Order: sequence, then structure tokens, then C-alpha cells
Amino acid sequence: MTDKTHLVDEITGHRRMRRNRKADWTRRMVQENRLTVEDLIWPIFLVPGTGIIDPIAAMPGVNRMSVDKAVEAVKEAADLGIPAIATFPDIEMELRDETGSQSVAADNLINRATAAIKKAVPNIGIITDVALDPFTSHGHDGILRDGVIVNDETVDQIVRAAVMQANAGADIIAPSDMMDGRIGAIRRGLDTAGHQDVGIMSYATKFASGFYGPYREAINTGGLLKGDKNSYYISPANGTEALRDAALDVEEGADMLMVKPGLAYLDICWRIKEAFGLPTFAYQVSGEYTQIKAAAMNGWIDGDRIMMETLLCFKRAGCDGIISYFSLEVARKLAKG
Ligand SMILES: NCc1[nH]cc(CCC(=O)O)c1CC(=O)O
Repeated sequence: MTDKTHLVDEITGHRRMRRNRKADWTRRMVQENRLTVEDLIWPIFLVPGTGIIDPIAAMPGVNRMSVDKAVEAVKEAADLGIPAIATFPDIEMELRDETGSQSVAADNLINRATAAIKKAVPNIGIITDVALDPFTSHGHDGILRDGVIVNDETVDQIVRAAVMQANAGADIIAPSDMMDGRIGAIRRGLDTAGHQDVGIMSYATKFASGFYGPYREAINTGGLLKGDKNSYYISPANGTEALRDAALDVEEGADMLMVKPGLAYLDICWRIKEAFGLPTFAYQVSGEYTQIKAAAMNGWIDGDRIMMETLLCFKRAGCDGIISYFSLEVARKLAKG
């Protein structure tokens, strides 16, 4: 019954959206999306040495870890139920060169970590990034010749690096370089080497973004980078082009797709999930993490709440999971209930 003294319309006044929101139990009953520990992939940073836990200034709460410490941390992640980790190495400067030759070394930092983690924590998936930027003296994802990142030569090297990663025990190869044709080439390379079961999570739509800043500090590529990555990453202005890029990766054999960065690109997450129906992941990148942490540390926002809200919103946007630096913190929180 509508009260005539109020302005709510007599007919539409019967449609009360708030009925379903009136109590905690109704809200739980109608909740469309949920965040669970299964949705989380935890990215970690590796450094050479032992016993090292080195805080990253621009990413409060995130550390670079030596392999032994990484093994301990990953053990906790596995015990909490996190299905997979993603590894990123901070390579010694003296091992970086023009072509990123360390990327194909059988015993490089990524591969040593993979082998150690696989052995100690067999029940967690290991996703390895296969771009050249941690290994190059110029911080680009590919081989630089006369000011140009050369595509096909880079792909050849990335395939070799991917096979080495699979040999070390990587479960999923995640190429983040955005060279053309790399998904098909990696698939063939893995198959030829007998790694039919190693999957490919393509950074299918990786945008040329300012949100990667803190990451470049974490692996010390920021100071090295000459120019920008606009000739291989996608422009933040382009959604349809991103879809075409993802379509090629699907055709070439990607098992899973990723959108990166995350929150500013939720429309892309949705479009990609709708268009291809493949398992689709968002990467909530370093700058997204840092924004939340920094504002929370200043007491300007409720960091915990916004952490949970952003991750849930990725689910609503169609993502099957999220690669997030918050993963361990969230898993601990979810475990407490
Ligand atoms: N292959 C590059 C790479 N691998 C992971 C990230 C970013 C991850 C993040 O910001 O959290 C980037 C981007 C870049 O440095 O250009």
C-alpha cells in the first residue's frame, strides 16, 4: 500500500528492490557471485641467494624472496588452498644483456625456484612468465635491434625459454610479451619437447599501462627501460583490437586467457569471457595493489574492504579467477571465515 502523502508512484511503488536486501539472510540467499580461495592466483617475486625476505618499497606487504623463503611462503599458500602461484624473478644486473640470454638457461632463477617449489609443494600449480624483460639490459620484453623489438626472433627465444621452464616443472606457461604468433609457436615447442600437458595462459590482452610502475621497481627494470612498450602492448583506448588479439591466441591454442591490468579493464574481461568462453583471468597489477595499500595506510579508505570488493567485482565481470598480490592476505582472511 502506497502512502498518498509520499511521492512514490502507486504502481511502481509495489516493486520494492529492497525486499531482497532487507536482512543478512536474504542478501546471502540472492548473492550472485562469491569470492573463494579457488579464485586466487598468487604472484611472487624471487631473488638469488638464501634467507632473503626483502620488502618492496612501492608495494607495502610484498617481498622479494630467495628460493628457500619462497618455498616456505608457497607452502602456506598451498595449505590455505590457493590453487596456483605465478613467479617473477629479479635477476642480477650482471646477468642481464641485450638479448636476455639468461632467459633460456636451464638453471636460471625462475627454473631453480620452479624445481624447488615443485619438489617441496607438489600440490600447487606453478605459472611461469616467459617474457624477456627480467633478463634484458634495456628492460624490454623482446630482443632490441636498431631501436626495434624484433618479433620473430623474440618468439624463437621465448619458445626456448618456455621449454626450459616446462623442463623445470612449470605447469602453465604465461607469455606476457605480446609478440605476434607466440602462442602457436610455444604450443608447438612444448609439444615437440614432450610437454603436451603443460598449459598456456596467454596474457591475451595486455595494455600499455601506467599501472605496472611498482612491478618495474620490484624486478628493477624501471630504471633500465628505454622508451615505452607501445609498439607491442595494446593501447588503453582499444577494446575491439584487444578482442581480435585474444581471438588469435585462442586460434593458436591458448588454454586460458588473461586481461591485464584488471580493474580499469573490466569491460574487456566481460567481452572476452562472452566471446570465447575460455577460462578467463584478470591480473590485478602492482599499481592497483599499491593504490589501495597507500590510501589505506593513510587512513583514507578501508583497505580490507576495498581489497575484497575489487576481487569480487572481477568475478561479477566474468572472470574465473584473479592474479593478485592480495591473494595470501585474502586466503588467510577467508580461512578465518
Ligand atoms: N613482461 C612484463 C611484465 N610482467 C609482469 C608485468 C606487470 C605486473 C604488475 O604490474 O603487477 C609486466 C609489465 C611491464 O613491466 O611492462
